Amino acid sequence: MLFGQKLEAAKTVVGLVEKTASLSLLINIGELFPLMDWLDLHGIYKIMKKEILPDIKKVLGEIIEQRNGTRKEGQEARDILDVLLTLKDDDGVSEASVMALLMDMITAGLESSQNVAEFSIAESLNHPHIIQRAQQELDAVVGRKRLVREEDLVKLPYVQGIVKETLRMHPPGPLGIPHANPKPVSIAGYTVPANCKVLVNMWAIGRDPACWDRAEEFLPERFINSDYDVAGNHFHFIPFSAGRRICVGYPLAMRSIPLVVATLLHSFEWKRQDGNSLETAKGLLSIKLASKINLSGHPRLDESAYY
Ligand code: HEM
Repeated sequence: MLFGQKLEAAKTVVGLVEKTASLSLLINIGELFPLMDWLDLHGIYKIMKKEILPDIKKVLGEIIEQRNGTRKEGQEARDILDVLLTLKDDDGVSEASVMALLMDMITAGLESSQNVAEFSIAESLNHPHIIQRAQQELDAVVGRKRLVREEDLVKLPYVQGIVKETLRMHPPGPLGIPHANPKPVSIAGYTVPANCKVLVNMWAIGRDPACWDRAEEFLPERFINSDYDVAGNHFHFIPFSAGRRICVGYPLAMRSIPLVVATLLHSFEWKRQDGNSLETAKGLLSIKLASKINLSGHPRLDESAYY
């Protein structure tokens, strides 16, 4: 479900996001030689403007229209789309701004969060003792008579550790977003001239043995009682970047992803249906599992908990 839409609309949006992401992977001569940018030699801007943007506007327009049809005056907001539409009605926020915000959330937040949840489950399946420890924690805190709730998350440090360890080893945006330095800077004896395009390799920092003990091992417990947060205060651990351009969605991601992972580990006993290695990753600008995971889930809670 995406903003209450059925699978088809969600699939269309995801397809458009994937198309946009694949365009951003193309080598663009205009980025290397800005004087030639306007020539759009690879036709990237043309595809964005003529093909992708109109489709995105159409799908988001339909989503907004459909929601407008079901919203009742004075009704409490059910999700962020309701909140945005209320701002549009009451505070004069334009429809273009609502669309832009939805688009930001979808392009920046959907695939990244999905990839981290998938890697968290894959790493847990590769290490059965991790599943066992997570389920012990979940049974102690939540029990087997109900599903996990958002307010349980503060009492689930080990599950939170699984997600943070995933972000350390598999940051979904391994190189972040390019930044530019307006002035020359000197870092570790190297001079970076003004106006360079600077990329921070978060993936390499996350696996650097100078920063982490047993850097190549997946150890969720390293984050229990540790000072490491994801707010950009520790430069060894910056999956959401740091400083004034830090990911605006990180508070949402750090609630939604642990909730998904906790729910999956708590609700089902998982069995792998194929021999695929679950650790391999592919991608450059965004990292994802190299192949889909084929699993079967067997309920482990009281039957009433699922309804
Ligand atoms: C695991 C999930 C996520 C990760 C690892 C992640 C990571 C990042 C990173 C590394 C940046 C670049 C920051 C920079 O320029 O230095 C970024 C930017 C951004 N993210 Fe996220 N993100 C995630 C989820 C989300 C979600 C759920 C949303 C929205 C609901 C979101 C919205 C944004 C936006 C709008 C920006 C651009 C911010 C700006 O340029 O000021 N992200 N994210």
